[in-house]
Amino acid sequence: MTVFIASLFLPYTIDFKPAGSRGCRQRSSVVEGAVDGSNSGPIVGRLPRERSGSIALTPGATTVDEKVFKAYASSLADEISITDDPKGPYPSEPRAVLWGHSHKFTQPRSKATDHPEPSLLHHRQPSKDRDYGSLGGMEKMSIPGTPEPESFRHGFSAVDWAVKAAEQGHGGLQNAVHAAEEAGILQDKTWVGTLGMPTDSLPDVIRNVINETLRDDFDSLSVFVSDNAFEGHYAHFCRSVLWPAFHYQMQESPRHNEYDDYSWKQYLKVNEAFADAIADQWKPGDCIWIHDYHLLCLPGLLRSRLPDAEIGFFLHTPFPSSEIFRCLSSREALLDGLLGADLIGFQTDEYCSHFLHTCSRIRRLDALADGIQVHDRFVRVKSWPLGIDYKSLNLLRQSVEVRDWITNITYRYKGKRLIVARDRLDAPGGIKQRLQAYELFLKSYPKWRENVVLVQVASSASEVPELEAQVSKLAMHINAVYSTLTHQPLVFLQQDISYSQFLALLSVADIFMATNLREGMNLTSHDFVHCQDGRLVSQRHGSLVLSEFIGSASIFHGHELLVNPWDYKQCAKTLNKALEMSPQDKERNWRYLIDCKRPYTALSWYSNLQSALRESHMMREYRQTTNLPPLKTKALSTSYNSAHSRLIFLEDSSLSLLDNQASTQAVNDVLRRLVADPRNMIYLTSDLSPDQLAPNESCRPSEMGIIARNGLYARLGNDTVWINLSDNDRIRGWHASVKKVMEYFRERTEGSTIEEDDYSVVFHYENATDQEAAARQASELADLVYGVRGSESIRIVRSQGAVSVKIIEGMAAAASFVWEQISPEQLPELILVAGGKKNYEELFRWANRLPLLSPSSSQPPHITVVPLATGKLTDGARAVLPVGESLIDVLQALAPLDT
Ligand SMILES: O=P(O)(O)OC[C@H]1O[C@H](O[C@H]2O[C@H](CO)[C@@H](O)[C@H](O)[C@H]2O)[C@H](O)[C@@H](O)[C@@H]1O
Ligand SMILES: O=c1ccn([C@@H]2O[C@H](COP(=O)(O)OP(=O)(O)O)[C@@H](O)[C@H]2O)c(=O)[nH]1
Repeated sequence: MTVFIASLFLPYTIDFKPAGSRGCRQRSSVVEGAVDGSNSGPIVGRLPRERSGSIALTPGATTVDEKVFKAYASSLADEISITDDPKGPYPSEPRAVLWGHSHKFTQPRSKATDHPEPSLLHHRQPSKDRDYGSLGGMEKMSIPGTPEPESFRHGFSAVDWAVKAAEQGHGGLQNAVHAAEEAGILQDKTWVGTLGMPTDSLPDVIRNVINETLRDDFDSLSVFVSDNAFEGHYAHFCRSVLWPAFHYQMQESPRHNEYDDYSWKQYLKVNEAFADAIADQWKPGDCIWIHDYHLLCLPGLLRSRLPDAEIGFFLHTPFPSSEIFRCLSSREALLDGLLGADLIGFQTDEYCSHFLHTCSRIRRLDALADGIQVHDRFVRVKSWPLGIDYKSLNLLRQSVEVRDWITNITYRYKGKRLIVARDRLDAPGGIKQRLQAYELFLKSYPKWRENVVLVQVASSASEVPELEAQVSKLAMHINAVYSTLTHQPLVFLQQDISYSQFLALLSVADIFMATNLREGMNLTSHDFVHCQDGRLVSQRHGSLVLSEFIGSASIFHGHELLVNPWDYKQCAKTLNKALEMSPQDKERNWRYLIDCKRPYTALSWYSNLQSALRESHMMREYRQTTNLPPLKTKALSTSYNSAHSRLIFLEDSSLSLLDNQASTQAVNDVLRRLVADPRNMIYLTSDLSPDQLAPNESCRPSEMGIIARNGLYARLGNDTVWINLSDNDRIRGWHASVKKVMEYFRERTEGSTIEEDDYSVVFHYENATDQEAAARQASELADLVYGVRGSESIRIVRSQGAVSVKIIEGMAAAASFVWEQISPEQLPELILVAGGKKNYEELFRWANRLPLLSPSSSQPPHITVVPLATGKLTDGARAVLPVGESLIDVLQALAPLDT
C-alpha cells in the first residue's frame, strides 16, 4: 500500500548549472545527472549543504532604508565573522539535513532560483526534418533501454543538474513524515508535488529524466504545470487571495475581476494536474494525504476520479471564521473540493468549528460535532495539532555548526538580554505590531534600554512592499531614538539566515516572541521551548511571549505570557515581566510549556491522522448504505453463541417495554431470556426521562440497563440509581441562551413558534406568513446559535420549515460510559446495536469505532449494527433487517425458547 503525500512543493528541487560550474559544492552529496539520464555522481541520500560562509547580509540594498539596515546587518556579519567550514567534518546528522540546511527562511520565494539557462537549453538549432518537440535538434529521441548516440550525450551533458533540497515547503510536515518512516509506521510513500521552479523551458527529455530520478531515488512524483499556471495559482490565488483571507486580512486590493477569475482558473488547473498525476498512479488500497491551502480542490477532484480512494486532507493554516470565508468568490467550489475527503484535519478545535459552521452556512449541510454529512457520505472533521520531531531537532542542534554559532552569538551579545523573533514580512507575521510594542517597551521601561536587544529576522515577502517600507522605517526610528554610542536595541535582519544560525539564536535567547497576528500553528515556538532545556547553554528556561491568535496558543493554553499582539501596552508589559521574572518562575513557566506540548509530537500527529483516516474511510463504507446487505441472522447467532461476553443496545420504540404501552408477551419473554444469560449486558434506550419511565418499573427485568432521555441518563444493570451523564446547569445554560436567541426571531417572524424539551429547542416557521422572510430569519438564527453555543455539543439541524438545536453526543457518550464500566476480562466479543431513531447513527458510529479502541492483542469484537427503520437512518449501519423480519425475530433467534 502506497501513501501519496501531496503538497504543492516537493521536498526537492533541481539545481541547473552548466557542467563544471558548481564550484565547491560537494558532488558526492548531490544526486546529479546529465540530460541523457546518466548520473554523473553517485546517488546518495544527502543533499548539498548550503554553507553560509559569512551570512549574505548585504546583497542588493536598493532603498535608503534598506541601505541603512543592510549596512548594519553587514557590519554585524563582519563582527560575527564565521568561517566557511566551522569545524568540519560534520557529525553524523539527522535526516532533517536533507532539506534543513537549505535556506529555510527563504520561504517567501515562490520558486527555486536556479533556472535552466535558456542559452544552454536551446544551444542547438531545431532540426528542420525532425519533430522532437522542445528537444529540437537532437539526433535521436531518447528511448528507454536504447543507448543514445554520443552526440546526444555530449550536446546535453553541458546542462548538468542536481537534485537539491527545496528551499520552501513544510518543515513540520517533512519532519513528521520522516519520523513516521523511522518508526516504521510509514513504509511505502510517494511525495507528490511541483519542483517549485519554472519548467516551461525544460525539454521533455530532461523532464523525463528528472521525473525518473525523483521517482526512483526520492520516492517522488513530480507534477509539471506551465509557469503561467503556477504563477497564477501560487503567487496570485494562494498568496494574494487565500493566504490573506485565511489569516484574517480581507483588505481590499486593487485587483480586477479578470485577475481574480484568471488566478482562480490557474488554481484549479494546478489542482487538476495533481489529481491527474495521482489518479494515474493510484492502486486500490493506496491512501492519499493532501496538505494545505494550495490544494483545497484536490480532494473533490480526486473523489470524482477515484470514488473509492482513501483521501485525507490536512490544513496547516488557520481556517477563518465563516464571516471571512464567505467573502471569497469561489467559496462554494472550495468547500465542495475539500468535502471530497474522507477526513479533514485542522490544527485546532477553533478552526474545526469555523469549518463546520461555514459548511452549514454556505453549503446548508448537516454539521455534526465530528463531521459533515454530505449526502450519502460522512466527512470526519477533527483537530490534530502538529508537533515537532525532537529526535532530529536534538541531533541538529548539537551539530558543530550550531555550537559554533552559539559561541559567536553569546560572545557578541555578552551582558545583554536577547529577544528573538523570526517571521515572514507580511501582515499576519505581525512584525509591524511587534516593533511598535517593542518601541513602547523601550519607552516605558528605560532601565532595559541599554541592555536589551531584539533580533528580528524578517524573511521578505515581496507581495507587500508598502509594509516592508513601513517596517523598515519603524526599525530605523527605534534605533535612531534608542541607540547609544555602544548599544543598538534592534537588529533587524530583512534577510534569510541559515537554520543553524536560527537554532543557535533560539538556544541563547532570553525571550522568543511569537506574536504573529495569525498563524496556523507556529512550530518555531515549540522549537524554542525545546532548545531552552539547558543542554547546550547552561540553565536557560527562556520565556515565550506568545500571541493569542496562533495555533500554538491552543497548545500552550493558560500560559502566563499570552498576549494580544495589537495591544502594545500589554506586550510591552509582558516583555518587562518576562525580563524581571525570577529563575524559579521562569523554570516553572518553562516546565508548564514542556508539559503542554509533550503529547504533540510530529510522530503522534502522523500516526493519529493515519489511523483516523483509516477509520473514517472504513466508516464511510458502512455509510454507503443504499445497498446495505440484509442481516444474516444465522451468522449472527453463530457469533453470538461463540462470544463469551456480549453488549447489546436496543432501541425501545419497537419493543415498547419502557414506554407506557403494554409490550407483548413475546417481547417480555425474549428479553427475560436474554438478561438471564450472564454473558449478556443488555441496554434499552429511550427518549423518555427517568421520571416518565418510573411508573413502568416493575414490568422490566432488573438486570437490564437503561439509557434514558437519549443519553442524558443511564442506569446500569442490577442497579437502581440513575446517573446523570450531563451537567444540569450546563444544559440549562445552553437551553436558555438558545431559547433567548429563538425568542428574538419568533417575535420578528409572524406565524412562527418554538417547541422545546430538555434536549432540543426547535424554531418552527412552516406556518409563517412570509415564507421567504422567515427562511432568511432562520438562516440568521442558525448563524447566531453557532455563535452562542460556546463549547457545547449541540447540533443545528435545518429542515423544511424548522431549525432544531439539539444536544448531541448523548448516545455515544452514554455508550462510552457503559463501556468504561466493563472490566477488561469482560470486554464484549460481540456488540449488537439495533435502533431506528436518528440519534442511533451516533451509536452506530461509536460501535464502528470500537475495533480501533481494542488493544491490538485482543480480538476485535464482532459488531452488528442494524437500522430498524427504512429510510434515512443508514449512516454507520452495516445491515438491514431482512424483509418481513422484526427485531423480536432476531432476538428470538439469538435466545430461542429452549435455552
Ligand atoms: O509559503 P506557502 O507556500 O504559502 O506555505 C505556507 C506555509 O506553510 C508552512 O506553514 C504552515 O504549516 C506549519 C506546520 O503545520 C504551521 O506551523 C504554520 O503555521 C503554517 O502556516 C510552512 O512552514 C511555512 O514556512 C509556509 O510559509
Ligand atoms: O531547515 C529546517 C527548518 C525547519 N525545520 C523544522 O521544521 C519545523 C518548522 O516547520 P514549519 O516551517 O512547517 O513550521 P512553522 O515554523 O512555520 O510553524 C520546525 O520544527 C523546525 O525545527 C527543520 O528541521 N529544518
